[in-house]
Amino acid sequence: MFPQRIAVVGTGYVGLTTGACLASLGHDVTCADVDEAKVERLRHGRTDILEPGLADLLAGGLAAGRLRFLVDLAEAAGEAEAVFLCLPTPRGPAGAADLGVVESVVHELRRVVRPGAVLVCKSTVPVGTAARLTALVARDDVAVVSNPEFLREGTAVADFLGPDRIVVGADDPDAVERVAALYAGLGAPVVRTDARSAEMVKYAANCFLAMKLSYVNTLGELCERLGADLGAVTEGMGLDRRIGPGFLRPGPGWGGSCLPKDAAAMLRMATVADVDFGLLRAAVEANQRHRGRVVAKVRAAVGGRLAGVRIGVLGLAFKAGTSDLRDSPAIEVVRLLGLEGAEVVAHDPAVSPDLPGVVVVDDPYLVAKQAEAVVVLTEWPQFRAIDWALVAQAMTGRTVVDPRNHLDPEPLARAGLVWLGTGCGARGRAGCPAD
Ligand SMILES: NC(=O)c1ccc[n+]([C@@H]2O[C@H](COP(=O)([O-])OP(=O)(O)OC[C@H]3O[C@@H](n4cnc5c(N)ncnc54)[C@H](O)[C@@H]3O)[C@@H](O)[C@H]2O)c1
Ligand SMILES: O=c1ccn([C@@H]2O[C@H](COP(=O)(O)OP(=O)(O)O[C@H]3O[C@H](CO)[C@@H](O)[C@H](O)[C@H]3O)[C@@H](O)[C@H]2O)c(=O)[nH]1
Repeated sequence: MFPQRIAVVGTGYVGLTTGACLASLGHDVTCADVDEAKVERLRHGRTDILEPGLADLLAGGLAAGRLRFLVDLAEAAGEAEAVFLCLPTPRGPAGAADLGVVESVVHELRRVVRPGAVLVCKSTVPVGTAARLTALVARDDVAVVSNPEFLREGTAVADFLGPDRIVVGADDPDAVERVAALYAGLGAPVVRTDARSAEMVKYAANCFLAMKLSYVNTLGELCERLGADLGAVTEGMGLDRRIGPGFLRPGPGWGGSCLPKDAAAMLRMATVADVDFGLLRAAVEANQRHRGRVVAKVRAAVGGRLAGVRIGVLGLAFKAGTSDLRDSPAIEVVRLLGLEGAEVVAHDPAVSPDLPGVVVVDDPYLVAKQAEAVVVLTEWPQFRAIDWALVAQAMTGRTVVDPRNHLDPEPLARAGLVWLGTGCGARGRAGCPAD
């Protein structure tokens, strides 16, 4: 049973982490990807993905001969006892997850996988997908198992090797046990269930987290109007074990490659099932409003008009610890600022994208130069170490908008700057758009 020959299809955040971590557990892993240049880099131990520990696992797996990279799907999967599908499932028409890549790969795999193989779906897919894939494979000797992945970007390796839980779902109990056994040694609780329930766990968890964040960001709005301090409020809430302290930090809305698309897919599933998921829809709408609220604060800070006004932006990634820009709230805020005619100068420590109409610089102090306001959109630790006196000298305005409440307001105040967080409450309401 252990170790096993494993194939992993797709070497993005999930696939590469899965492949490298399963190899580190002792399995014999072959990864396949259509991106030839990526496969070539991975063969040489190089990855563009910023994930602590991943490069070391990659090097270790390659050196031990337990990790290989190929373009040829048939060659990679032909001998494998388990084939992990780690393929993109982007937002498709009407918000539904687009299963095109998953289905085309499974269509190809049906001809090449060995008898007794199990196809393990790690991609986030709508409820009922395992059943669809089983029909597509149309082989009695091949099982399809749902095994959703819960890793976060920036902590992918630690999350994979130390998960809160492993969820394995299939209608064939033997296939469930075979997949659960691959993770033996991690010591995580395993939820064994049917495929539909496993598929639903993934959406249920992500959408719950999204709703928690929209709740917090809306509380921030309310605290600003009522003069309460959101930091104290979330501390007081988080100590209640039924609520927990995680996912209570405010921000410019939630983003990333998963939460927004998974919320859209869940809403689509609900619509098709004729269930009114107004709660989730409201969370999505609030999220768009919260991105706009950041722009409103910046607009208010510069006197009500953004046209021709220079705004410095610190942070573009959707959160700290990653260079991923997919569905980044920072990118959306920058876009909205640009729509109103602001001249945006931006910096991110991990990524320097080409953004239309935006000057991207490689030095955080350059964003302050002649800026009427600075806005901090990603919670990079290095932004807390900025010399705010230097920033104040370079800026023409005084306000630093900090929707994540990431900065320590004291050094800013000493430099003569006005710090504007979320739910500022007792720390001062000056500058909030409502005032
Ligand atoms: N990124 C995350 O944090 C995360 C976490 C949990 C679950 N998920 C889910 O996992 C899935 C993959 O997400 P990701 O972020 O790793 O995606 P990604 O875009 O980083 O990687 C996908 C990989 O698949 C490859 N690929 C595309 N078509 C292919 C094909 N026909 N054959 C072989 N390879 C192909 C791409 O070249 C790419 O390397 C999605 O369903 C996502 O929702 C993502
Ligand atoms: O207290 C918090 C926590 C997060 N965020 C924001 O929420 C978004 C998502 O953050 P996070 O969940 O850490 O990022 P992901 O790496 O996208 O991970 C989520 O999406 C993955 C893909 O499905 C899942 O596997 C993970 O369990 C789930 O946390 C980002 O914009 C964060 O800035 C906040 O604003 N406040």
